[in-house]
Amino acid sequence: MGRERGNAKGKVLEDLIEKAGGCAVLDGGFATQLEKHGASINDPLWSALCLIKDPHLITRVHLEYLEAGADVLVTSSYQATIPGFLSRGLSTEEAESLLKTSVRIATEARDKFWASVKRKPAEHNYNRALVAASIGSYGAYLADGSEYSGNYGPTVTLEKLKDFHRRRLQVLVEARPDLLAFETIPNKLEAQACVELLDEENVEIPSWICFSSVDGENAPSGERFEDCLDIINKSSKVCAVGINCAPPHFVLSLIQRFKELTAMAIVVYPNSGETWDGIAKRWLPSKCFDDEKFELFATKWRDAGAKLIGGCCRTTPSTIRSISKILKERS
Ligand SMILES: C[S+](C)CC[C@H](N)C(=O)O
Ligand SMILES: N[C@@H](CCS)C(=O)O
Ligand SMILES: [Zn+2]
Repeated sequence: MGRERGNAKGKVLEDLIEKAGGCAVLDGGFATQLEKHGASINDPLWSALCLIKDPHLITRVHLEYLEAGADVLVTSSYQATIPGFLSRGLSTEEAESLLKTSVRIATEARDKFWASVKRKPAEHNYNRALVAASIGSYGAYLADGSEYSGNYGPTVTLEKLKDFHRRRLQVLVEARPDLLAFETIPNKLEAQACVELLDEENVEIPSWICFSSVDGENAPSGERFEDCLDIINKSSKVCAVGINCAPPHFVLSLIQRFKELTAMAIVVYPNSGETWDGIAKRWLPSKCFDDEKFELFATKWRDAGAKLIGGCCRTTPSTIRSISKILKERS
């Protein structure tokens, strides 16, 4: 996986990628699948509302993605934040407990699924999945669409972003996930905050940092990926870098660019191609790619050098089944 990482535990990810035949499969849209099962998440907490209201549904979605062939589960903590829970009247203790619950639910689903696979190993071609604790961007918490604009305004400083992320990161680390997944990072300042925080907190769990993109060339803020990746390349704590929740037709050229910019593993999990209206809080019908198209894309992304491939919003277990089938040639 490129140059030796300072973090020896980056090895869990390297091992998984190797076991998966050179390219591991991530899960797909988590909130999307909750909604498919009838969850109502039109709320400032978005999918994290389910941690309060319906944790069993979270288990169900994780199991569906494992069954579809995901080698990595991303937890339900994308929009789970301590201030977000406090503003619902929960105590700090309850908020922190819910964050830990998100890791526990995913880990228990993984363990349950893996135990069932091990009972009939000949019938399956699964790997023991890893659990990646989702850390959504500050923009996700704001719930104003700014994870797709990167525009946090002039009052948001590096220190403020580190303060926002610090306690949640500490709590999630205490819950001992296999990986940390920073998702939909929309600007350079937040990438820097994540990198500095991992160092300051001496985090030993390997991380990936993923950016969104709305023009297919730059971070949503308009800042160049060259500059964003310069910061990430200096980190010994980050094992993989890439793109999530951007349209799939941007991904191939971004993998090619990232290959030139970093020796880290490249991770891509785009959305279906639809666009999020952050004000109306709905997905706008636009260019949307189906599972067959994802199957085609996935081989191209793998051939271009991506090491972790999955789906984000509006993709489903059937998308992941298609990706897994083509990447692992499962029958
Ligand atoms: C990845 S977006 C669709 C998540 C939801 C957004 N942060 C909101 O709360 O509106
Ligand atoms: N892990 C989150 C990312 C949203 S962009 C989800 O799949 O819902
Ligand atoms: Zn998404």
